[in-house]
Parts: sequence; structure tokens; C-alpha cells
Amino acid sequence: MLGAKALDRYWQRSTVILKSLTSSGTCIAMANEIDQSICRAIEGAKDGYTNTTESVSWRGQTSNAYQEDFLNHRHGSLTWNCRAPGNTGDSGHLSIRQYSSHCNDRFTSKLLGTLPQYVKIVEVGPRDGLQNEKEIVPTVVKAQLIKMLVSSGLPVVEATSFVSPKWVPQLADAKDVMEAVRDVKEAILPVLTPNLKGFEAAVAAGAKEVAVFAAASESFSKSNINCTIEDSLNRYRDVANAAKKHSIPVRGYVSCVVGCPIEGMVSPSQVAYVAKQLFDMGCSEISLGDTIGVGTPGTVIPMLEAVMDVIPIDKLAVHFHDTYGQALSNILASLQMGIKIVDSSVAGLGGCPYAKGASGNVATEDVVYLLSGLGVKTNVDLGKLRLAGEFICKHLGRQSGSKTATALSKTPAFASKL
Ligand SMILES: CC(C)(COP(=O)([O-])OP(=O)([O-])OC[C@H]1O[C@@H](n2cnc3c(N)ncnc32)[C@H](O)[C@@H]1OP(=O)([O-])[O-])[C@@H](O)C(=O)NCCC(=O)NCCSC(=O)C[C@@](C)(O)CC(=O)[O-]
Repeated sequence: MLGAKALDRYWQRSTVILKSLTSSGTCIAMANEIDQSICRAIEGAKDGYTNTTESVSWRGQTSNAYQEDFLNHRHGSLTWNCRAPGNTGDSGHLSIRQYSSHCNDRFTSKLLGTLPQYVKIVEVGPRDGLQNEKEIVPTVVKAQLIKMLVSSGLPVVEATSFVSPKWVPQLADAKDVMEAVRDVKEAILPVLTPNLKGFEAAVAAGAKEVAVFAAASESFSKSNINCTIEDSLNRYRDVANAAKKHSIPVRGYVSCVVGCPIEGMVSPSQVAYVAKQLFDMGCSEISLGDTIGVGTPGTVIPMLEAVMDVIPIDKLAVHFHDTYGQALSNILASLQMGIKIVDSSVAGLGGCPYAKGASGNVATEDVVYLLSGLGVKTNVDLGKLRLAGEFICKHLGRQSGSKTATALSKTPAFASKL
């Protein structure tokens, strides 16, 4: 017998475990653990182990029955697609099942609900990532990073910010960065603009899309952009009106959608209010930022519910930082609610200079891996994306913040099959 029966049994067991973990917010980490166990077992089987100690394990519980079935299927190859339960595919191919909303699986479809077929990833590494670096990254490196990210298939790569160089010296070369990527046509390269001055400079530098950034917390607004929420909304109305004249789309960010580094918890109604103001002034997309990464599905879901009451869901994006390791859980919860746009940062670069303690954004590599496992299309080539991550990490002299990139760099044989 091939290993498919065992996989079916194993998959069913895994989904039951996942169900019990959903409320704890740790399901994704655990799911990855299960996936990796399966992959290790398969790799062991493929390498022809007869006496391997590798087996599927779950919190110390191991099942040799699964191991035996894997081992029986020694020459199987790894394919990434979605198959109905019981369908083992061509003989000689062991299928690691991916969930997709089309899968008619007893447990996975019930647990995960209907997920989008395609998710647009908005890469924010060159802006949100590099704005927080101690060392100023040379323009040529920034431009190379943007080009590598675009070549991986990312549809949107936020390139830089036209903010005050006194406030964010790391991005003082915004004009030069735009000049260096002028020939990039395959992706949209939006830039942040905090006011009309920034907008005009961005347009002069060739920006075709801009973003404004408000906050749901009064204290954060003051520390980030030196004005109240209402004053910022007035500035952004000016930017939105000017952008209309140039037919330039404006993305609106709301920061601190769950918590604020100064004020603590932020109410969903306050987030909905600021988001609606941005939407009403003409922002074509609203990105909801958990700036300090404190959210869990327990706080993110009510926040999204409040915003979805006032803004169409297809206009909403989520932007999670991974300070508490909750970003992937939050993304899954958001997808289950119908969100189709996710912000992330290559190698998990990032943080906000005005949000003490905020760690990097969720890593794009991890998001792509998650979505691929769920059968959700992104059109991003994980191999090329990893190269972009390696490139910038090498320049910064540090390890990647992406678990996926780190794991794949240690298992090149597995990486080559993705
Ligand atoms: C908003 C300001 C400009 C107000 O700064 P201010 O000091 O209150 O502004 P001001 O109007 O008094 O001007 C002060 C000086 O800045 C200049 N200035 C004024 N505007 C610009 C401009 N656009 N570009 C270049 N220069 C500018 C202006 O000309 C003047 O120059 P001076 O006369 O002293 O030589 C400042 O606070 C600022 O630039 N803040 C940016 C902060 C920032 O970039 N934070 C990070 C991005 S937000 C984020 O990361 C969160 C997000 C989006 O990722 C989502 C999430 O995670 O939640």
C-alpha cells in the first residue's frame, strides 16, 4: 500500500488537533510543525532509510504506523497540489495535500471555511523594513532589493517614503530610489506621503501610487507624525484631492488597530472611525496595521468586524507585525473573514521608528509558504523571493527573520521541490 491511507488518517487527526487549537491562536505554528514532520518523514523515506528514527510526531507522541506507510513508499516524489481524499494521484507520486476552498475534505473545509483563491501580497520591506535600520542602506542596495522583489512576482512593492529626512533619515534618498527603479514596470511601487509636500515630491519623482498613514491612537499619531488624528485626516484630504487630479490611487494606513505602545488597547470602533474617514476621502484601499504586533485572532476578529461594517471587505488589507509571534494566526483569521490583501516584509524586516518594541513585519516568505499550503495563489516565486531576502540580510549582516527562509536554507533538497 502507498502512504496515502496513512496520510488520510494523519490528516484527519491533524485537523482535529487544529480545531482544538484554533482558539488558542497557535494553530499555524502547530500546523507547520505537523507539516514539517510529514516532510521529514517523507524525505527520510525517499533517502531509503530502513531504520530511520524519523516519524510523525505531535508533542512527543509518535506514530510508527504512519512511518511504516511512508517508508513503504520509498520512491515517491513530492508534489504540491490539491487532491480529493483517497485519491493518491499517479502511482509513484505521494501527494502532500494542500487545502483550497475547492477541496472537499471532511475536516479542512469545515475548519477553514472558504478562503480566497488569490491573495495580493503588498511587499513593504524596502519602506517599512528599511526605515527602521540603524545603518543607512545605500540607494543602490535599496534599488537592487526592489528589483529582486519585483522579479519574484510580487505585484506591489512599497518603495520608500517622502517624509521629513529629519524624522526618518533612513529614507532621505527617496527621490534617488525612485530614479533608480524608474524602469521597473512589472509591479506597482507606491510610496508614503505624510502631507502635500511629500505628495508633490513623490509625483515629481515619478510615483504612480501613494499611501497616507493615520493612526487609531491619538498618542501614536502625535509621536509618529506630530499632529492629532483630526489634523492628520485634514492633511490627507488635501493629499487625496491632489491625487484625484493626477488620477493617482491613494492607499490609507491605519496604525495601532489593536494596541498602541503608549495608550494600550485600542477600541475597534475607533479603528473603524479612522478607516472610514480615509475611505470616504477617496483612499482606494485601507491597510489595517497592528503596528506593535500585539493582536491575536481574539482581538483582530472584532476589530475587522467593526471595520467591515463600514468599508467593503475587498478594500481592506491587513498589516501584521510579528512581535508576539501571532502574525500568521492573524492572517489566517483575516482570510477566513474574507480579506484578500496582505502586507508583509521580506525576511521579516521592519518595525516603526516611532513604536518602541515593535518588531519586524510578518515575513513575506512565511506568508507565501502559508498561502501555498492553503492552496491560495499569490503568483510569487518563493525561490526568487528567498534570494531577495538573502541579498538584503547579507547586506545588513544578519539572519533572516523568516522561519520559512531559514528552514529552507537548511534543507535545500526540500526547497528545490517547492
Ligand atoms: C509628518 C511630518 C513631516 C511632520 O513633521 P513636522 O516636524 O511636524 O513638520 P513641519 O511641517 O513642522 O516641518 C518640519 C520640517 O520638515 C519638512 N517637511 C515637512 N514635510 C516634509 C516632507 N513630506 N518631506 C520632506 N520634508 C518635509 C519641512 O519643510 C520642515 O523643514 P525645515 O523648514 O525645518 O527645514 C513628520 O512627522 C514625518 O515626516 N513623519 C514621518 C514618520 C514616519 O515616516 N513614520 C513611519 C511610517 S508610519 C508606519 O511605519 C506605520 C505603517 C504605515 O507601516 C503601518 C503600521 O505598521 O501600523
